[in-house]
Amino acid sequence: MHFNWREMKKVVIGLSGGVDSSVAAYLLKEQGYEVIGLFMKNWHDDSVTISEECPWLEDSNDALIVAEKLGIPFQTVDLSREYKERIVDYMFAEYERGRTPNPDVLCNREIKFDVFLKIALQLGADFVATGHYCRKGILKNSDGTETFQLFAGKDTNKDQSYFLCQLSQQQLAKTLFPIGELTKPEVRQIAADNDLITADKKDSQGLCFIGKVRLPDFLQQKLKPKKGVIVEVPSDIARYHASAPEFKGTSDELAYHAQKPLYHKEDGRVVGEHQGAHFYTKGQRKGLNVGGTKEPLFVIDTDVDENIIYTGQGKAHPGLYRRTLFVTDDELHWVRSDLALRVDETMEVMARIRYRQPLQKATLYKIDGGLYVDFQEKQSAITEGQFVAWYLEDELVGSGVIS
Ligand SMILES: Nc1ncnc2c1ncn2[C@@H]1O[C@H](COP(=O)(O)OP(=O)(O)OP(=O)(O)O)[C@@H](O)[C@H]1O
Repeated sequence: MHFNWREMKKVVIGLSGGVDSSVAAYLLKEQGYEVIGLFMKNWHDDSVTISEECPWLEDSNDALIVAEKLGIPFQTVDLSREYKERIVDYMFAEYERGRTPNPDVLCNREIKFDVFLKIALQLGADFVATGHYCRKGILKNSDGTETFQLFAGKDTNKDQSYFLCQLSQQQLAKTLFPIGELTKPEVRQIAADNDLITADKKDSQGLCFIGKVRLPDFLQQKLKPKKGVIVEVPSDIARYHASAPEFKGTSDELAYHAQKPLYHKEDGRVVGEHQGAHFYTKGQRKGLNVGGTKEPLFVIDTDVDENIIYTGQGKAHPGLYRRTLFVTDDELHWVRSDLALRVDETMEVMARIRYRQPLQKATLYKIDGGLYVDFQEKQSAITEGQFVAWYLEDELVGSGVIS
C-alpha cells in the first residue's frame, strides 16, 4: 500500500493498555492513518487514598509497549485534575442528593470526548479514536452538511453505545470507532495474530475510574456516615404508590411523578438501622444487614432528607417496578439533534435504563419542561441519576438523566 503523506489523516487513539484500543490502533494504522497513542492518567496519587489500588502504572506501561510494537508515537497526559473536578466531585454531589450517577457515561462526555479530544486537536489531529464497541454513520444532507449517527456495536454482547449516549454531533464529527464492526473474539484474534501483549488481558471493569475499588469504600471517603432507619413497606402500600395514573401526558400526571418523597415512615415498620441513606441505591439488596424476613429485602426508595431507606421483601415487590420515568429539559440530550421532539410530539423507540439491559419497547412523550419515557412493560429499579438511552432500531438517538 502507498499513501501520500500529504493526504494522511492524523488520528489520536486513546490507548488504555487494554486489548480493544490496542487493536483499534493497529487497524487505524492498517487503514493508512497517521496514528498517535495517548494514555490519560485520571488519578492523582494523592487526590484519593485508593490510588495504590489503581493499576494505571501497569496499564500505561502496556499501552507504551503496544505503541512501540506498532511503531507509533506515544504520550501520556495527566487529566487527574479535570477528572476530579468533572467526575469525582459530581459523583459525590449526586450521591449526596440521593441519586446514583453513572461515571462511565460522564467520563466519555466530559473527559474522553471533551478534554482529551481538545488535546488531540491541539496535537493537530483530524480525529480521535477509541476502542469502544459501537459504530458511526454519516448522513449527507441536501444542503451539503452532514449528520452523524451513533450505532450499536456489531457484537451485541459487547455493545458500548449506551456509554456514549451523551455525545453531541460536534463530538461525533471528530470521532472514529475502529472496532465497531468486530466481535470481541475477532478483536482478540487480531491482537494475537499481531503479537500484541494485550491479546489475553482481562477486560476492564466498566467503572472507568474506580478500578478494583469497591464503591462503598470510595463513597465513604467523602460522605459522612449518618444513622437512620430502614423501613419495610408492605406490598399493598407500594402497589398503590407505584401505580401511576394512566398515561395521558397531563400536568396532573407530572405533579404525581414529581411528588417527593414517595413513601413516609408510617407506610411501614422499622426493621433496622443504616449508616446513611445516600450510600444506597434503588434495587440494592446487599448491605442492608436485616435478618429475619421471609424473603430478602430490596431498597425500593431512599429519602436522603429524612435519611430513611424504604425496602420491600422479594424481587417481585411492587415498589421495585414502574412503567414511566421523566427526564427534565435541562438533562435531556439528543445525539440526533435533528430528531428532537417538540412539545406534544411522541416517538416509538427501544430504550434501556442501564448498560447491557435488553432494549425495551417504549413511547416518548414531549411535554413542556421535559420528556416522559413510558415503557410497554414495567421496569425494575428505575433509578434517579442513571441514564435512559433510546434507539431507533440499532441507532442511539437520544438520552437523559432519570429524574
Ligand atoms: N486511561 C486511558 N487512556 C486513554 N484512553 C483510554 C483510557 N481508558 C479508556 N480509554 C479509551 O476508551 C475506550 C473504552 O474504555 P473502557 O474503559 O470501556 O475499556 P475497554 O472497553 O476495556 O477497552 P480497552 O480494552 O481498550 O481497555 C478504550 O478502548 C480506550 O480507547
